Amino acid sequence: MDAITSVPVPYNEPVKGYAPGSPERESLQKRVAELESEHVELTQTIGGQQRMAGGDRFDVVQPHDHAHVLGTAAQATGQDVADAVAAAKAAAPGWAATSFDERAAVILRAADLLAGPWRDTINGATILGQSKSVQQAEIDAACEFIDFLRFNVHYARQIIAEQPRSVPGEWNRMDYRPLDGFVTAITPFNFTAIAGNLPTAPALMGNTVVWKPTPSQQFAAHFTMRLFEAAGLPPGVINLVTGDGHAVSDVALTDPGFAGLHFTGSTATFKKLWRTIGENLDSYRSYPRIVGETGGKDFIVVHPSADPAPLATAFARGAFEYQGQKCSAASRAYVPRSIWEGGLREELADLTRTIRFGDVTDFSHFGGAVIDARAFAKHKAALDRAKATDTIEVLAGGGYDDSVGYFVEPTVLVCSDPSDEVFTTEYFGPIIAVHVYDDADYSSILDVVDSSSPYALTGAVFATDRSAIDEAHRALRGAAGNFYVNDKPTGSIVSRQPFGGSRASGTNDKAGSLLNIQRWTSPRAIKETWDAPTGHTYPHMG
Ligand SMILES: NC(=O)c1ccc[n+]([C@@H]2O[C@H](COP(=O)([O-])OP(=O)(O)OC[C@H]3O[C@@H](n4cnc5c(N)ncnc54)[C@H](O)[C@@H]3O)[C@@H](O)[C@H]2O)c1
Ligand SMILES: N[C@@H](CCC=O)C(=O)O
Repeated sequence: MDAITSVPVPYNEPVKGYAPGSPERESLQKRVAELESEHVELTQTIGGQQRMAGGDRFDVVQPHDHAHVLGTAAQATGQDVADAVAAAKAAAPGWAATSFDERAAVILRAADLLAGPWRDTINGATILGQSKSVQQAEIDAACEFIDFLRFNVHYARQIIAEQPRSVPGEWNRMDYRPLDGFVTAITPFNFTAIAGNLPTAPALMGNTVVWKPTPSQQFAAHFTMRLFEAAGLPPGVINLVTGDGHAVSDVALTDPGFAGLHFTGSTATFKKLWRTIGENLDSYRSYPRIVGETGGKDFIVVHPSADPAPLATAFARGAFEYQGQKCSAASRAYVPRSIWEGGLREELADLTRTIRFGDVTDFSHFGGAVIDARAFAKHKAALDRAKATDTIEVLAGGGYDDSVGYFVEPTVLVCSDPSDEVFTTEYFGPIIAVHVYDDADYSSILDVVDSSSPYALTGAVFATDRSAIDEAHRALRGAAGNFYVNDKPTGSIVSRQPFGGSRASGTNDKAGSLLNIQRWTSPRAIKETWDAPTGHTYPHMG
């Protein structure tokens, strides 16, 4: 049982600028060069012991320079995963018995180490391994990751402080236990912060974890595990296994002690994992908690009353930051003819053509490459299709080149058919599709926005007319779990815009909020009676 103590008041980590001549820029560039020069054995960490997985080895490369190998990992075998599950089970009693304050101290120390001596390493590994610009790495691998750690402790303390009423003769308490078994965390390539948050949120609540990062994020995940160890995480609390995850599905998700899945990734993968869990329901000791955040096809709707000045920037940043590889990226836009033909078309085309993707170790680039050959091939096919489709104009971009890195140009498509796949399919790259509508058709275009995509993750409306904004709130209430007014639909900040969507975008358990943390506890209500009755009759019996 936990004493109710205070925890440090959380705050959002300030974003560093890395401007030319700044000390943070010099320090990070030095660390990036060091990381580039190493070849790292990307081990698993099981029961506190590092070891290479037993399956086929694979290289982890720089997406913007795919001949440059950063490290080598291997596919986890069934035995690797079984050992990780065993280590999680072995560590579970001790970790569950550890006081909340002691668990929180590890998480808070990780946050401060990341804010300080580990910032350049985690940022640098993210820049190199995931092809993030320094700005995108800083807001993710440093700031959002630190925020997740600090605010999760704050939210967990709020949950534990929520105690039932007691009345004379009885004392009522709530014991916030961990789940009855281990949690499996399976994480995506695009955010180092998410990869760090999905295993630590359940661990904070006393659970032990089997963590499976995606192969293409293994470089930063490797150093993230070292950060957790430096913060004092005991062996076996988080067990990292490497590879494509199939052994995790076969072994961890079918184990009777499996108690929860903390997932972020594509909708297709999440559905596959959910089916596996459903097929094994009879073998589990408890009903597993399933928390998953998945795909998006995020929109910007512009009303004729919108101020045109911020639009091109919102479109470009929303669509092309991190090469569009954000689940929140603006990938479809609906613009009234008066604004489109009033200057936005040319402004957006000109701005897009100035955006340079390249080697992100050169900090002058806006962005880098898409994550791997599979992503490159998907975008090549989408762009080739667009160029061959009569209802689509390639207004800017449309090029691609994988000779050095997996580079896809920032691209603006204009399409007259709002039901085309460019408005419904998640490509997950630097492509935004624009549909121009007649000014009088705002109400009907809102219906198109709501109904034409299976996703409901993020969306934005730009307008100055309050009635138009109000109409968008009502018509699009189910179309986005994170809704923005007069701003781009990306860039949620922990504690300010808790993040998550519904429909095909996930279970909407709002990562980085109290709502997510409470998924990782199984409360036990305790009533202690001071003077129990000694007779069994009641007044009605006479
Ligand atoms: N909603 C959100 O908060 C959010 C955040 C980030 C990314 N995403 C989504 O994630 C996707 C991009 O990430 P990605 O390409 O890494 O997704 P992905 O689905 O390809 O992979 C996600 C994770 O699942 C693992 N995996 C894949 N198949 C598996 C299997 N059969 N068994 C076990 N594990 C398996 C992968 O190795 C990876 O670790 C996009 O759809 C994006 O929208 C959503
Ligand atoms: N929370 C991030 C997106 C995370 C998914 O890729 C944002 O709001 O831009």
